[in-house]
Amino acid sequence: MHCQNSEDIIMDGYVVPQYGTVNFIVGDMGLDPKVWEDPMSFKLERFLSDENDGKTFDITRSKEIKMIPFGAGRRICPGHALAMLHLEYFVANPVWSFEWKAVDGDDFNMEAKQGFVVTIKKALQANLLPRFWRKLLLYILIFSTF
Ligand code: HEM
Repeated sequence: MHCQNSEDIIMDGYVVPQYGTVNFIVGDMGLDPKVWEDPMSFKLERFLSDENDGKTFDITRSKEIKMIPFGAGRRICPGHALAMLHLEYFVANPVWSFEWKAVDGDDFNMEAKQGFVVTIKKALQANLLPRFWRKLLLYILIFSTF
């Protein structure tokens, strides 16, 4: 993402001239320990907003600029609502439909491989068990006992 300023400014000791472009990496902001506690831990609850008893999350960050996968302000991604639906139906649902277990002996490693896009260095080997079949097996087991 990038932003442009309407006048000369000094940012963190650097002069940014008027209409200069500042590029910043949102991914790095997500790993900043000054912003996020224990940034490398998988803690989904960190994204919950304080509003509504901490039961919602604010993806557009209208109050503070902290988690901004779609940018913020007037140049925010206009497709963010559509993107969220896609993510729910084509990423979250398929992931959630399976129980994931690392293959025995596979050490889970989050080390990153740099490239045009950042990928995982060592592919995760996982066994997937459809949650639906687990439930079905459970029902068969329960009803077969009667
Ligand atoms: C997971 C999916 C997506 C992500 C993470 C994403 C993220 C972003 C980000 C970070 C920006 C830059 C915002 C800024 O400069 O402040 C952007 C801009 C934009 N996005 Fe997306 N986007 C996604 C999906 C989509 C979709 C589905 C559409 C259209 C259907 C879309 C259309 C656009 C357009 C037109 C802009 C330029 C807006 C402008 O410069 O005024 N994006 N997006």
